[in-house]
Amino acid sequence: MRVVLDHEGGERLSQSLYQHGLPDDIDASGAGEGALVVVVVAGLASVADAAEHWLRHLPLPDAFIIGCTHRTRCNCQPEDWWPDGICDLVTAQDEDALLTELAMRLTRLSELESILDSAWLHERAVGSSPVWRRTLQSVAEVGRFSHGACLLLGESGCGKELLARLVHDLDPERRRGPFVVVDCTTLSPELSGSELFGHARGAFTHALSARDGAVALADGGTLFLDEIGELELPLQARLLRVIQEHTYKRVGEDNWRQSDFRLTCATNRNLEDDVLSGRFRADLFFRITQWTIRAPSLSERREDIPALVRHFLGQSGQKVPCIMPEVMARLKAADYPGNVRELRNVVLRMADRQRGFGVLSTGCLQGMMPGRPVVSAESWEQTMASAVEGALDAGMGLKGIGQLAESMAVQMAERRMGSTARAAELLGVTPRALQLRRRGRQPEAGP
Ligand SMILES: Nc1ncnc2c1ncn2[C@@H]1O[C@H](COP(=O)(O)OP(=O)(O)OP(=O)(O)O)[C@@H](O)[C@H]1O
Repeated sequence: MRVVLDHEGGERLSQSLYQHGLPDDIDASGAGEGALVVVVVAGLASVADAAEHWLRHLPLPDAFIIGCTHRTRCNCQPEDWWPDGICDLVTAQDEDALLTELAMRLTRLSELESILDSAWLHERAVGSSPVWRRTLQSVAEVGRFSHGACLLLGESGCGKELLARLVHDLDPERRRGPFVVVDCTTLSPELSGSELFGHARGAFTHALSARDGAVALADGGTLFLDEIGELELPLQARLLRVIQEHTYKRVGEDNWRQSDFRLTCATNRNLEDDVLSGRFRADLFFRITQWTIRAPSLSERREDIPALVRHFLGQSGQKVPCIMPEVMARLKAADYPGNVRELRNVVLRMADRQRGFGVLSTGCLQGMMPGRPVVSAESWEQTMASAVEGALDAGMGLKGIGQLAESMAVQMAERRMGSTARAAELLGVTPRALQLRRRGRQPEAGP
């Protein structure tokens, strides 16, 4: 990390930061490598000038911290032109408190950077595209520095469970504890209480002995509720208490038990919409979303495909073969509705087909490419033309055809992007317009 201290007495400031807790291995002389962190400490009105100097006229740093004491606070309000990246404003009553907090923030930034650059992380969560790096940064922040519940959003197969596991492994207090996965789609309405909370002996016909449920098993570790959006309403109500109080009762027992777990959930549904439609409890939604992280789909990070392909070839149990550029180009251009999981399956199938070969050649591609074919504008126009012909044959009018096409576009965009806001962006409308369309109403005319 390269730390630049913008202050009249830069040398003196760096000495003071070390005295206020900055670890010796963080170089505050401006000479380090990696992410650029600019710390501006200025007095009175010059804070705004110094910030403007850095943010308007020089390449944007990765992190920008403005430090000021009580006396200067009024001069450094964040303004519209501040960058979206990490941009901290540290205000303190006096010099001592200011230096302590600055040292703390720099320590945290340095810790985050070393997590993001670690081989440990890169071997598990392959990819270095900006969007994937931003996702990993959020995961590192949540895992290392927070204990709150985290909801992971994203399409199927894009790595939500992998990220949940990272949150667990990065948590210094939980990582040695269990990581208990509950797939909410498989919870049967009759047995789900027992699967989650356990049961007492004799609680029901086949309960020959007492048994712990997932909540008890996660004690000291993480409870990961996968596909939480599929949970039935009665079970959502039962989860509320255990999430809030960390107490629960086994089925067939009357005493309260305790379990100390970290909660992480995942879904590919749009839970905000489900709350609006009454399918998902609002109080549960707010309890599981202290943090929300969206895992990008593979189509948003195609530049990571070559590294993922090599990673999966490495998992195929053979020496990683050379890959013909044509093969890699086809893999990069293809569409993967099943995201990284689908890419993994394709690569492992191709590796099987040419097992033992030193080069993965185009011969391995036949019949292997996934999902929807990549179509040219001409051919999708033809496909649409024949669909419209069919609709006309079926007696549909212009309005019906338009509505059907629109609702299909909305559904597909939401499935692909994982949230209404991002789907709206893809379709070039506002999120509100999209919500109104989904409810079958036209958006009001606006400016
Ligand atoms: N960045 C990545 N690096 C290496 N492997 C990955 C990466 N992302 C996903 N995978 C692999 O892809 C597969 C699918 O990932 P995962 O199960 O985490 O997806 P998911 O979003 O939880 O899927 P679902 O919504 O269907 O539960 C797993 O085998 C996982 O290890």
